[in-house]
Amino acid sequence: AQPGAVKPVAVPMRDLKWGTLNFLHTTDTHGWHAGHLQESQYSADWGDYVSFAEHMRRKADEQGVDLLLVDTGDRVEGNGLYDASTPKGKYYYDIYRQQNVDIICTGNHELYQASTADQEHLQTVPNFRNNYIASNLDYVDPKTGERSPMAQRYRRFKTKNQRIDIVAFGFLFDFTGNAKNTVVQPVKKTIQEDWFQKVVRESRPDVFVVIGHVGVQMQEFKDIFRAIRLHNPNTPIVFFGGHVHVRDATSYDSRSFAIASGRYFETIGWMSVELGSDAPSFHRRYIDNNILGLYHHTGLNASTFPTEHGRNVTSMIAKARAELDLDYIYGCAPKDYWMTRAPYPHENSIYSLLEKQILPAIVVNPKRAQVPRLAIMNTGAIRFDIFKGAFTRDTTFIVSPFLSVLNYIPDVPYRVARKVLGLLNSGGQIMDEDFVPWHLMAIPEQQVPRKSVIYEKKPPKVSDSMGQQVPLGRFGGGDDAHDGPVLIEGYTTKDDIGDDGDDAVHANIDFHVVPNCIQAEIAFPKEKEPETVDLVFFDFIQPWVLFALKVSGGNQTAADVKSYVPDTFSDLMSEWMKKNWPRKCD
Ligand SMILES: O=c1ccn([C@@H]2O[C@H](COP(=O)(O)O)[C@@H](O)[C@H]2O)c(=O)[nH]1
Repeated sequence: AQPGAVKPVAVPMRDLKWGTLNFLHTTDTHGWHAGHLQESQYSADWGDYVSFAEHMRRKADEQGVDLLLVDTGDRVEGNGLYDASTPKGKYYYDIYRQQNVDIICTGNHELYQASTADQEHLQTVPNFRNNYIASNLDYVDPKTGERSPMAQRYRRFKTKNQRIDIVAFGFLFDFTGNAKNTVVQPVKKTIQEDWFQKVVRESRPDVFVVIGHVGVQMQEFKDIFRAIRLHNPNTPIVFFGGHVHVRDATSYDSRSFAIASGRYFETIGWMSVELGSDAPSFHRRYIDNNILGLYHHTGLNASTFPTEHGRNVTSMIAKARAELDLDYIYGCAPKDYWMTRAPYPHENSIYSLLEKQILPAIVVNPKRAQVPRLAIMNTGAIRFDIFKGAFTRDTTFIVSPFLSVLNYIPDVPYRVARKVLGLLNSGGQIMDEDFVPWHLMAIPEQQVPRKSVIYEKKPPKVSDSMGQQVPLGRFGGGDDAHDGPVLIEGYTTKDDIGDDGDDAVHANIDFHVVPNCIQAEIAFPKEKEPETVDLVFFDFIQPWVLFALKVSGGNQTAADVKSYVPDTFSDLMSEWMKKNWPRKCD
């Protein structure tokens, strides 16, 4: 763990079950390779994961079984360690490559900005030359304009100890928001291509491994499964997914299994497959990225766990964090503000903080300061909670990593503009089928349909006694199924396999569904409704806003859109924290 990270807390554990073929899986790490410095149960860092993997590979060798490491993309954007440097990722690429990842693919975040896709092509692909797979992704050379596969389309190899013959694919969901230097081919089209058909018809491996930046409940994985199964009725097929930022597992039939391993390096996924008998059996665990859990699963302790390589990686991260000055404090948050742990609107909701305080203060164009305006932001623009205490340079990127700017359309009739928010939040009833789905404006956790889950509240058994800030690691009120030790709030995953997937037994956390967008009314006259307003919105949601205006009876087009203020939302937000929150934390 990093210097300054909160101390880990031991919790009741469920063990890992080893099989003949075993996997460790990371996804959607979004630059959190320093771990969660403020959260006790996720505070291990990439160096600890390097040590963990070394020990687990040794255990596999001792048992004569095999272990493979998988990463399914979105490694960048979302944490100061990646975002705070110029250029972005100055330290990240060298830190990430220290892990020996056997099968790796691309996420959508590697592709939003052309410069990020260039770096993926120039650094991560060569760093993992034999292991990187791009089944449906091409790169366009900026000099020649030539289009070629980002990496090999599939990988065939034999495992180290048992020589298990594996064919692996690496997919990205049907993403359309990529920069112009990449081409994402829809999965349905890719699986019709000759190369894919030849592999699934002729290769006859022992196991197919499909990794993808794709939610395990998404259609893309189901289509790939069907295409492979059609020609391989008995071959085990395992899937490693991501993108939706949730812990999830399912099986598409009795010889297949799929796992998604959460987000932000909170989770290290574990899947084991027992191949020996007629029908394969599968097991999954969601390992909290808690150093005490990593000790538990390896049977080691603080002095025997860190390997030399792991220690060096931890030092590399600490040096990078110091050089980037990530602990620089902008202000001190007076309390926790939650994305989904509080309802919206609510005094503890980060979206209410934005609507009531931050947006009215930052959505100001000096030349139009007197003009009433509606400011609309998509909830997906916010990526993480704000915890009581220090709001740092790092926190800025954690909460808002995007380069989003505010655009506007001047003087929109209020009778038209007032309808826009309702339409953006309407769940898509009025959309035509070809339009980019509405839910893409919301947080990734809601990108497959999700309901609020609110647990019965019980008084906590003990208060936080650790004497330091431990936002997610505080003690919870306990869990119905568990009368043993006091539990700490954290993941209590229910997936298609059951409710025993988490390696750590936790107290529940509420999940409140949030709308696609929120809106602040700014500088409205007190006496009566305005005739016209400036309609201000995040540039990311422009296509939806224009569509909603059209449906509302407006005639505005992209030609009417102008820049409202030059700064990014992230800069405006951290300036607000500087001005409005005390510099010193108690
Ligand atoms: O500029 C941007 C880019 C993305 N978003 C939001 O993020 C999700 C995608 O997040 P993943 O981590 O890839 O799942 C997207 O749907 C938007 O909600 C944004 O707001 N601005």
